[in-house]
Amino acid sequence: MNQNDKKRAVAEAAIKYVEKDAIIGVGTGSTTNYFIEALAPLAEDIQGAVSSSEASTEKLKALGIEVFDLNQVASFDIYVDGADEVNPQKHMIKGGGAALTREKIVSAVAKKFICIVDDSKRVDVLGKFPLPVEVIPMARSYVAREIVKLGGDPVYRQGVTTDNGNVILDVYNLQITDPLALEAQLNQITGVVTNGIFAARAADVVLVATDKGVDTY
Ligand SMILES: O=C[C@H](O)[C@H](O)[C@H](O)COP(=O)(O)O
Repeated sequence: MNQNDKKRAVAEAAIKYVEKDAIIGVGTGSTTNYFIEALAPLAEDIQGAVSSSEASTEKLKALGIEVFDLNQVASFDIYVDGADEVNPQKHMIKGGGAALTREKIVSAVAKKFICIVDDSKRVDVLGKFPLPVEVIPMARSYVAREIVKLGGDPVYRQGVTTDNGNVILDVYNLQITDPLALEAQLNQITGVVTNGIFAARAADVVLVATDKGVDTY
């Protein structure tokens, strides 16, 4: 099975968590795009969605799925999203597509985070994938210097502006042995909007597509 087949398989496997009349939290990225496709036949059965990016919102609306403003939704059951890395504790690195902040906000409101990945994303220790950090533009150099003090090598993601009008620093060579602590520490740097470690809000269920099928843990 190639990687796209695996992404499609794991996205389709997540459909079993979609209940009638539910509001579905929808992430961002190529794996989530397959989930949005798989939602299409259920468009009439669900109440609608809350979305983590302009890109996903556009795709959902094109299928006739209503996208609610998160401020009008006090609670909803599931948030489905991909990840760039996921460890056995269900901590993740996210933000390869620059949607990390809205993903963190939408997933914070969800009762259950269902992470959908192919097996290339499974790791024992987070950090091989460069850690995305969303930063207020005027703080970019300051934040980069602070990250260097923590031992990371930040690289400005040229030409990318987030949906929130900010920039991304991709941080290489971080030893993420304590994801919860590093997530909090990075968020303490003035000018950081959020970082791509999802440990305080880890996944509840991880679906992993392998050559043999979809595993759940
Ligand atoms: O900002 C993007 C998101 O965090 C994505 O969920 C993540 O990058 C995984 O994307 P993909 O499914 O395309 O590998």
